[in-house]
Amino acid sequence: MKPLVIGTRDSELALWQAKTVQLQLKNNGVDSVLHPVKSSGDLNLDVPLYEMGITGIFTKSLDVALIKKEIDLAVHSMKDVPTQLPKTIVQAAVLNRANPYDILVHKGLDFLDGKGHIATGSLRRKAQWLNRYPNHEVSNLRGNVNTRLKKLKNNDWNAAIFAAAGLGRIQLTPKNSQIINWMIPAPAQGAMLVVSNEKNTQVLNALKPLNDKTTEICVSIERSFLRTLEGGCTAPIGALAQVNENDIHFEGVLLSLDGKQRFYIKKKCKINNYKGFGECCAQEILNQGGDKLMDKLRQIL
Ligand SMILES: NCc1[nH]cc(CCC(=O)O)c1CC(=O)O
Repeated sequence: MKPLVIGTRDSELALWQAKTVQLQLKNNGVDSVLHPVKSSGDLNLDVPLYEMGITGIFTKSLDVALIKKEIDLAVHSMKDVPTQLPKTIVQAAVLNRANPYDILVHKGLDFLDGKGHIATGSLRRKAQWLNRYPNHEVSNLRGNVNTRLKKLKNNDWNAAIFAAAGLGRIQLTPKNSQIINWMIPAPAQGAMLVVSNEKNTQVLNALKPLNDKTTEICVSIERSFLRTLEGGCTAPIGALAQVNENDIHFEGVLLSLDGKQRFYIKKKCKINNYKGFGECCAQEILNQGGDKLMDKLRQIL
């Protein structure tokens, strides 16, 4: 078999993730090379992007490269992947999940009890923070992990929020940080997804051993919860499923942008019954009044 071509974005975190997949393939006797692509750029395809169902801003370029057969597989942070994959692209493996939680990088924690000013670009993190600390201010913070750490240093914010897995993977977790154990993470946060072409059975077979069944089940519940609620918009939604012996413990949340409204669910089911569980949890959120909030969010976002 010719070395497989692994498509990846070119940030430090994305490259680390792609190299992890490369190493796991290597351990199974499969050779590969990395093919980093810039996130935006020239996306010319014979068919319009929307006709292929290509939507995600982080995943677009790699979707196109896969469809053009420039790469054999692509590695993504699973939380960046839209719940609906493009036509002909399939989930090939979900890797064993790292820490799923968010982490607060701070300059001392005294601000928690008083006036505070934190930074995040995520609607989900902002809404949950404001729900808990209504008197705090939240500023927008964008860019890759390295950029955001630098911006935190150069501003007078008290803290910023990151994915623990993202910082941990590239060994950038600062000493002055703590896991935010009350904040419900993004669906699939901390998990890596490998996708490929549905017809490429050779590649799909090579990737099968990389799949972690427990992670696959947990993130599928979280993404079903998200898909049932969202209807194509990026609302402040958190979801986390965790396995404990034969049970799956699920927590999900939907908030208004200002954090004032919060719909929450905590529920468990047997692993064997996980099909439909995420949808069922989402339905309960909608029934609590989350449906009206989702209508409102769809008009704003
Ligand atoms: N939104 C960007 C992004 N996509 C995946 C990660 C981290 C790794 C992960 O969550 O799996 C990050 C950085 C962050 O949220 O701080």
